[in-house]
Amino acid sequence: MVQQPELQENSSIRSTQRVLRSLSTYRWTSLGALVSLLLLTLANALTPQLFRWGIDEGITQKNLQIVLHSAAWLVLAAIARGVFNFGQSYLAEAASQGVAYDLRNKIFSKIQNLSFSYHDQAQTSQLLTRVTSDIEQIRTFVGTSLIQVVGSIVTLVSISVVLLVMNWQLALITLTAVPLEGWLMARFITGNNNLFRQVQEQLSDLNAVLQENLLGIRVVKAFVRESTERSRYTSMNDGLVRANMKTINAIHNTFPFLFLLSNLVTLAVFAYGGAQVIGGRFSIGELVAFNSYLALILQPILLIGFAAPAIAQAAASAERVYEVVDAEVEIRDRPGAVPFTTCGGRITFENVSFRYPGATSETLKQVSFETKPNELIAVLGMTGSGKSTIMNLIPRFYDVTKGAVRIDGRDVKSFTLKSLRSRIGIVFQETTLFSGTIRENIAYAKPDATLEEVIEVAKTAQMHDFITELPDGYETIVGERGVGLSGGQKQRIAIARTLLTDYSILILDDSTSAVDAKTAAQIQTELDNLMHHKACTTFVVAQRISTVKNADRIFLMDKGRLVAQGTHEELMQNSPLYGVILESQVKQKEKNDPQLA
Ligand SMILES: Nc1ncnc2c1ncn2[C@@H]1O[C@H](COP(=O)(O)OP(=O)(O)OP(=O)(O)O)[C@@H](O)[C@H]1O
Repeated sequence: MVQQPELQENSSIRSTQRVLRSLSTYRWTSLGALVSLLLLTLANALTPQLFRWGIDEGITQKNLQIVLHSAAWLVLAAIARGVFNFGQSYLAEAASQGVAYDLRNKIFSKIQNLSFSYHDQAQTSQLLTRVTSDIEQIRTFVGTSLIQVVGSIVTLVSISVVLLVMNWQLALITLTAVPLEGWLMARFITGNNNLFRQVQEQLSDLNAVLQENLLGIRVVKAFVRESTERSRYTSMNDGLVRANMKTINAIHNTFPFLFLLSNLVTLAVFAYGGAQVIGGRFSIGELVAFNSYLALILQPILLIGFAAPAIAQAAASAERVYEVVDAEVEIRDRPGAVPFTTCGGRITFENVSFRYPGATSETLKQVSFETKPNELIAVLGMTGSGKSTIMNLIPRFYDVTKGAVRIDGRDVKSFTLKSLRSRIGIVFQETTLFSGTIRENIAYAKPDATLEEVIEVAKTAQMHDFITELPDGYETIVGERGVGLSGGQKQRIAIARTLLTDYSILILDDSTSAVDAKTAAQIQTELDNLMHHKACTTFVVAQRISTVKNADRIFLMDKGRLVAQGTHEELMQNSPLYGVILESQVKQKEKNDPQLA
């Protein structure tokens, strides 16, 4: 949704204020940076006065002792400036690192808590940019730009006072440049605010293309789309360069005027001040000191100018980061939620209808059923008929739109999410493994599992023999997303991983689709034994009728409705749709293996 510019600006300001408030966690470090900054300004302000003293009382009066004294004090002032400068930047950096660290942890833990529906709609690359480059922008703002702006304001005020005390006429000449410079800078900032936001968005879009490409690189190669992908990336890259060039142009349209103004002021001070020195109303030492102050007083406006784009970018970044931090977690514990401890095996769907967030039609329509203890339920149906969606509602990956899902009579919404999900073992349709060893992947949900426990579940998943034949056995490293393993091997590791959990309800969502029929049948036999003494209810979503024949009951789904249920034999007699599916699968089998016919 596109925000109104004023609303966007307000929200950027509010987000920046939140960043500033988050500094309170590092109040002592921030205070240390501020004190160092004030001491640095003081040392800066004293230095020209030491020059004045050395010139007027030393050089002009030919007093070597004062020259040497002033030189010694100048050395001390230089050391002090070095120390306070270091202190100020070190402490500001430390505070900024702290703020970035907290934000990174906050956004990461929020991403862990956000519901499936959020992740369905959010682009992974957008989230990645927020965690990396947006937080880095905020860190630069806190560590550099903020201290630059505060330092500039302190310097501007204190040096103005010193100049007015030294020579009010020259001071007025100098200070007329300050509002002019301020106006130029303000025009620059307000005129280019959107531009800085654009740069950040372009970078995000570029990352999105890169991320998508990395995930789908095999498909790109298989379809020989490298050059199309290259042009897509190049055109986004061009967009980023164009946006960046626009900011550089904006800088070049403003900054030469600022430098010209500074030079004009220096010339005016030289001319008018020189005349005053000749007239005996101003000493040479004072003119030199005044000239040194000019650099100090004109610099802050430039520094604010340089900090401004970074501040505008950081404001846009802060807004984007807080957007995720504040995102609503749709599925969470209800007040008074109780832990899910024992399972009697009665899972009830009561007139359940479900529509995916943002979808126009219902995926499930009035689905009702109840399981009995220790039942093995197979869910069958055409692709897209809503089988996985039914499974997603039991662990509350999504909440029903209408009706209720109950376990032993209690609405699943009345259980704490953590307890509910940790007692439901689920093997997803799509297998995701993590980079690490096979053992670590199997023990993902139970890292302290013994090797014997890992071997036991690997045997059930018909994976043990394969693993032991690998040179490193269970310690074999699998790449990102399980690279190095076949689809069926990955699925079997995923089954083993789930079997190691403390499940009461087991859901296998088409989890043997990539495994050959013989091995799938072996897994099924092993699971049948296991299910009856560990799981209170088991759901097996499957495409092949051969895998579901032994189920206690088969649920047949069609276009979001539960159209029939019963045993294999019952469905063969009563359900025309079941007959059609069975017939098509038998025909397929005969085609593939004519000898079986
Ligand atoms: N996250 C989602 N957001 C929006 N719509 C979705 C989402 N997931 C699934 N759908 C839609 O819901 C319908 C049912 O999907 P579901 O995955 O439950 O079907 P399925 O029976 O398990 O299919 P398959 O056998 O192909 O896995 C489909 O039309 C699908 O497009």
